[in-house]
Amino acid sequence: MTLLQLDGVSVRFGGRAVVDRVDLAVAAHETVCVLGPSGSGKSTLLRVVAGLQPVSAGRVLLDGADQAAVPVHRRGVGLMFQDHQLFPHRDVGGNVAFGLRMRGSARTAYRPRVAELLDLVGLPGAQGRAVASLSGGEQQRVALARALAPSPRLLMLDEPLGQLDRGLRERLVVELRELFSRLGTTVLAVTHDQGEAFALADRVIVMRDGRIAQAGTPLEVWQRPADRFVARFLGFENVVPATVSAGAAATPWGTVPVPEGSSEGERQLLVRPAGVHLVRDGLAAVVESRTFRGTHVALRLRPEAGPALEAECALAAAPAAGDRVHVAFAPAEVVVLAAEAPDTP
Ligand SMILES: Nc1ncnc2c1ncn2[C@@H]1O[C@H](COP(=O)(O)OP(=O)(O)OP(=O)(O)O)[C@@H](O)[C@H]1O
Repeated sequence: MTLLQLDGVSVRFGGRAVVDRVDLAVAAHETVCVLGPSGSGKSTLLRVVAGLQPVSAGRVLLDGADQAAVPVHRRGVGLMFQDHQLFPHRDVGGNVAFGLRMRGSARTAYRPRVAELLDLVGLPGAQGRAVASLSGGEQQRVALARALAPSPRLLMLDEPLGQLDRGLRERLVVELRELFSRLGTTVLAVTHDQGEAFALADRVIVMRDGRIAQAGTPLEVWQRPADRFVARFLGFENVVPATVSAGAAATPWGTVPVPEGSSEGERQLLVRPAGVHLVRDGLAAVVESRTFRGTHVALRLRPEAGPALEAECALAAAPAAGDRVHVAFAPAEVVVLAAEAPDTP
């Protein structure tokens, strides 16, 4: 069942479409992450759904009902932003209870609910603690408990873990995913961090200049980026123009084998770093740099033809910076992308 539906939603500021004819459906119990570079319109999209930003065109429906005339506090959506979210003069319990008080619950009724929410986010018994005494991660949990307190039908998160260090973010994202699936919460989150989006989401929406560049499961988007923009945004560097025919692509690096059934013609080609193999005989290259990545070594190679190449190799087999190597391409790690759009940078 569709909980949230956007039909042709546009937001214009001074004639510029910051959100441009976006269609999106979020099913009940689904977690959707909107991903995109700074300025692509992610936060504006959330504000539209919350009712904080009027649309220039299009409709927002929740449970099938048009929200045009529904004010923010009647939409039944919870919002959690990355900063300035807790009231410093209230204790933890007071912060969590805020959402319930706003809904008009009686004081006696919300005490057990606050305790339950703090248990849920892993801070049992923290009601009386001062906000200032909490670590960044604990504050984030309290903010989450507060957003969940009124049992919103849709929970919206804007860069929920943006301020936290990487290790903590990685742990919290796993906890959030477990929590949302346990509670059956429907979530619309925005982030510019693909790792976070991929770890959290059932479905990822990649935005570019106010439009949806690609929508799909994390695996689909990762395995088959729609175009050069999405591939580059996901951090893939090895993308070149190519002419594809008969199972191979003519590229600036020479001939690259492509997977069976790939579309033919003028295309863009992505070679994942794992598909650049060091071999005895092949395209000659010099190792510009090597970076230890824990499970493997990432190499940056300067080939004798074509742009720089990123490669991955096992620790034991890794060449040193300055070494001369030869590479070949593995078709399983090659993706034929759509042709370049005329306005692609
Ligand atoms: N009230 C406003 N008036 C004019 N321009 C605005 C307004 N709000 C947002 N914008 C512009 O709209 C564009 C999209 O902003 P938005 O905050 O939605 O992007 P974002 O993808 O969330 O970016 P970030 O990741 O940096 O938060 C930006 O260029 C921003 O400057």
